[in-house]
Amino acid sequence: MTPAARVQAAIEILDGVIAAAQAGGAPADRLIADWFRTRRFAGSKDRRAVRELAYRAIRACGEVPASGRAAMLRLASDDPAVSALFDGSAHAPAPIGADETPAAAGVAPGWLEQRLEQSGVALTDAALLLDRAPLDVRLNTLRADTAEMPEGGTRTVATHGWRFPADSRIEESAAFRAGMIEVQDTGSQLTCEAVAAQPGETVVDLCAGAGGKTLALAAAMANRGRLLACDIDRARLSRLPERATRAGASLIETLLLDPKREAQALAAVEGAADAVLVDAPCSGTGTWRRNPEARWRLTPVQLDRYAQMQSRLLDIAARLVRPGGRLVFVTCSLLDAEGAGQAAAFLANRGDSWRADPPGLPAGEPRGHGLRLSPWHDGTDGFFVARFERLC
Ligand SMILES: C[S@@+](CC[C@H](N)C(=O)[O-])C[C@H]1O[C@@H](n2cnc3c(N)ncnc32)[C@H](O)[C@@H]1O
Repeated sequence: MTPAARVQAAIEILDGVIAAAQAGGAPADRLIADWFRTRRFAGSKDRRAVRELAYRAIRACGEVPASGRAAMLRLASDDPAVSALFDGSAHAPAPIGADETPAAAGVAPGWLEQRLEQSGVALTDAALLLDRAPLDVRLNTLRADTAEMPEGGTRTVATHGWRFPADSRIEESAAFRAGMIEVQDTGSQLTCEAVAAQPGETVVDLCAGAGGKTLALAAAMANRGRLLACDIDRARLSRLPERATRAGASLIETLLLDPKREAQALAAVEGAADAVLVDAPCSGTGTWRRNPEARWRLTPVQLDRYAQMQSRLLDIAARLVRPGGRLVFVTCSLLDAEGAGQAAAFLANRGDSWRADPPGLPAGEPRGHGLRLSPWHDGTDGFFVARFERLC
């Protein structure tokens, strides 16, 4: 493909990304893979270049663009080399018309920028949410105390964390193949450390998904005790046993929950858990480095729904914790509605029976009763984490 044809290909892909973002369709990565599946003429260099152009355009636009071309025009107005490729040659985008308007620049749609600012996030900082994330891994102590780390890594502040450049091919390394390392963002590793899970304890991971955090908890527990991984999503949870086997995590029990009937399924651990992790569903504003088009998907109504879900999950989790035990609430969000606001409401609703128990992590900034991790302060994805102790 010529460089100009690559720009046109990225424009077509962006049309699909915009439509999917508005209709709750597939993520950008899938749409890009699908586009190339039916265009066998494109080589690996073409794929890389088109993907890079599409993502650069997504990152450049704050509001949802009117079209893929408008999104690419935004990139072109910031980058003369891209602008020059609107040359009208075969398979290239048509020359830029004098009356054409590029999509608006910015960090996110206006309403969301406002919510970020109201949550104490300066937009100059929030712009770092649109950088590319490095590749972080966690040394899996269930498989090895040390591993032959691939070249180019440096230690992070997480106890078993290493960081590699974004394009590192970690999956091809011997350490990865042997299950000695797990890909996991440093922020995510730190939220697991906030649980302070100990060997022999009973720990519930209420929103385990495919088990990214469950595996870190299993390692902290050295495979001793009880670790219950729950979720309502059968497909996600069903990926956990295979991952656990690879990681040598033998203590994990999975429990598929019926939405709205979670408490019944968890009755056996009511008041018995030493620790419960609630890694709640959220807007994902802290993970835009990985899914920049997610900021075009979110609506105020969805944000309210997430907040309601989080509050409900906190209620369910609180019943499981034994007196003296701990509850850790995590979201990958930078919005107070899904962080400090939830933590404040949790404590306000419970009188003197719970207290905030700051997790004392080696990173993060205090935010209300919890901590905020962010790309600008910690070089991690954005997270809110709060720990509560049940007093009676
Ligand atoms: C942020 S994700 C969890 C990610 C996972 N902990 C990890 O580290 O990979 C939130 C999860 O909460 C689950 N979830 C949503 N509602 C739930 C409910 N009522 N009970 C339990 N899990 C729920 C979702 O299916 C989703 O997998």
